[in-house]
Amino acid sequence: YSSFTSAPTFLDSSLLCARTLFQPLYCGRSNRDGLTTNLQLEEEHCLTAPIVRAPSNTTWEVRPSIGKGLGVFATALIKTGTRIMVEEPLFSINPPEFVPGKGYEIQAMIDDVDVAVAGLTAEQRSDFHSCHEYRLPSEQESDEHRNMFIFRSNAYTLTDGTVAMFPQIAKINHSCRPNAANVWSEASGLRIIWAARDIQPGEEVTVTYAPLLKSHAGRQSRLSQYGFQCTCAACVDHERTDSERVKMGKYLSELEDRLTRNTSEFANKKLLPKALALVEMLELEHMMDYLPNAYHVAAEISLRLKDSLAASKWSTKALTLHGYADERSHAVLQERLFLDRISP
Ligand SMILES: C[S@@+](CC[C@H](N)C(=O)[O-])C[C@H]1O[C@@H](n2cnc3c(N)ncnc32)[C@H](O)[C@@H]1O
Repeated sequence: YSSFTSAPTFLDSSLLCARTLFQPLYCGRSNRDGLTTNLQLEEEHCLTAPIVRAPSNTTWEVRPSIGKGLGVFATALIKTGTRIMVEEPLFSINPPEFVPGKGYEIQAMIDDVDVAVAGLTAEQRSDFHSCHEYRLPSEQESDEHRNMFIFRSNAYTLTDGTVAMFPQIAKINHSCRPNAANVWSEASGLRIIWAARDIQPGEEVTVTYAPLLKSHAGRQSRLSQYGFQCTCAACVDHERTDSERVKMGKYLSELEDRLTRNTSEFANKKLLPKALALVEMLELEHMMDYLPNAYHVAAEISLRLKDSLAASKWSTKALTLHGYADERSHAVLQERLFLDRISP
């Protein structure tokens, strides 16, 4: 294991961490969480859903961000729900097995990344080399593994376990109170960044690199592998925000866990206020990486309580957020199937 195996993973869209109940199932793939799906609807949906496109007019630019290297800034008002960037992987690799407490056996990855970079066009290679390269203090002198250092500082783990580079999206800095959501759509083979709230002209666009429903200390330890400590408003105010974040995380995992089993009416009546409180807390923070799941949880509990009107309202909200990312995604399809179940 090389010295940087202890700096473990890759940029980690919190969406993937959040999505435990509502595992994405995508068109053309097998049903991985055992739910019954309507294959005919799935196929029809694939044929009719619009293809996700990159925004035609560019509403952002890359420029220096004080204390953070480069960053992405809005050049015009970007309204909530607008797709800001849509990018396909420049390349991806299959990482070796992750060994808990140690990390990845890095030598195999170094070779794979070097081979992948060598296979790029000159323009693509220059895009790759334009990305930030963080090195641990012990790695300062080594120039041999430059491609791997860049890869480690920018790549994302995808839902199939491969790790991929998105050089444009890699210019977006982190915030623990991000204004943009970050979604990988397996259905479209695209990573999509969309505005979680209105972003003003001149404002920096941010996503999260770490799960957000953790305490400040938990988030910082995750971020240290990228060589920085976050100083966003949520971090500065962490004594106040920590308890909320931890509470949201606890509620979400408890609710998702309960909904994997049958629940009595009595239990559902106790779960509903928690689900509504969770939705309210997430909405206040514009936490779009988690809100679709929370909406879906509220819909599921409402349905179990036979309140189909409320179930439909929450499910429609989840559908809207999933649709902002990608109309073709399996998340959209799943939510449509849920709505169909309520009102066939
Ligand atoms: C994926 S890159 C983001 C773009 C990068 N700033 C650049 O110049 O290309 C990740 C690196 O950006 C910097 N970074 C990202 N978010 C930051 C933040 N909130 N505060 C300070 N540095 C940050 C860190 O150096 C981190 O290793």
